[in-house]
Amino acid sequence: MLRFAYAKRFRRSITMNIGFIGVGSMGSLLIDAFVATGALDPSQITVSNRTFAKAVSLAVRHPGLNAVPSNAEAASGRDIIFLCVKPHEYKKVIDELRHGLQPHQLLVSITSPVLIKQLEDCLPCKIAKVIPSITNYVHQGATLCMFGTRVEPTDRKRLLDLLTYISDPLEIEECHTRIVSDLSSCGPAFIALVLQKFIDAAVEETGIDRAQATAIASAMLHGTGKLLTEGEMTPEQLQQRVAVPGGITAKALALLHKELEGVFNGVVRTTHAKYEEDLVVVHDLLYGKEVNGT
Ligand SMILES: NC(=O)C1=CN([C@@H]2O[C@H](COP(=O)(O)OP(=O)(O)OC[C@H]3O[C@@H](n4cnc5c(N)ncnc54)[C@H](OP(=O)(O)O)[C@@H]3O)[C@@H](O)[C@H]2O)C=CC1
Ligand SMILES: O=C(O)[C@@H]1CCC=N1
Repeated sequence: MLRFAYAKRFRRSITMNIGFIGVGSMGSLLIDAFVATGALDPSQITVSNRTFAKAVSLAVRHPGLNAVPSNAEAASGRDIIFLCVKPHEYKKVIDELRHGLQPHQLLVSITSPVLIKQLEDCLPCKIAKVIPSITNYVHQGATLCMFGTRVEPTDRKRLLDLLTYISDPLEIEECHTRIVSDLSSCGPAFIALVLQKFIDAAVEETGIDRAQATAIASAMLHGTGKLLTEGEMTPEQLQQRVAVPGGITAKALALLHKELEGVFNGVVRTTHAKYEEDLVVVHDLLYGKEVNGT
């Protein structure tokens, strides 16, 4: 189902002009990461945002970056345009862009419920879908990559080269977007919640200082992540190594096994149900709501 498309081996400057439409949490994070890694110079980046002040403050943070007031201007003449708005905001942006985009341009959508085929129906350019992760901010984790029918091998390579600076690009099939996004992109929030609950309990049960407990737990999570990746341990092996037979961890693991039974099945069902709702909303926005089954 999945294959790692690229290793971090192409370290050279990228000569392209990139537009970003929407510089909220993810749009700004991608820009910060591309600039911090040297993938892009700020002068290669043009941004627009509904609330223009947000685009301006990004230009202040990255001198040379160009903030423009219209989405059409952010897209005009760019080699790659990252569309970083929420699914229900796509229709408005697409309507602004559809007449200006050129066939050679590559539009990269970063949201799961807007399908590549829908974007190809609405826009004349090449389309890719890339689902980032907050972990890309520290140049870790995957970016999930899917390519539309008009994307040429050279476009694919250019985009993967760019993403390699901040992530491990992972090519997936669009039908697997939701579950892979759950693991890669929603996952950091899920694991952070589990950690928060652990810290809350430590503070409540023992009175340990919260800041100290948070620092210790966060360092533990960092090391655990390394063991599971660079240390090549599976989650099961890691538990076995920690849980001394007859010891303390084994007792608590037994409790966790019982209490967490089915919890993550519920998580996956919840994300998938919301995704199905979003698919309908996006479809109705882009094509109009069906009336009387027509
Ligand atoms: N957050 C995450 O970890 C991840 C998010 N994503 C996807 O990224 C997308 C964006 O998420 P996120 O960045 O978190 O959301 P945010 O709400 O933080 O950012 C969305 C941005 O889009 C701007 N915007 C809305 N409408 C328009 C418009 N018509 N023209 C220009 N700009 C517009 C908003 O402007 P304004 O300042 O006016 O609100 C806002 O800055 C979502 O679809 C999400 O699914 C994917 C992977 C991970
Ligand atoms: O919460 C969301 O909708 C997005 C999708 C992946 C991460 N955040």
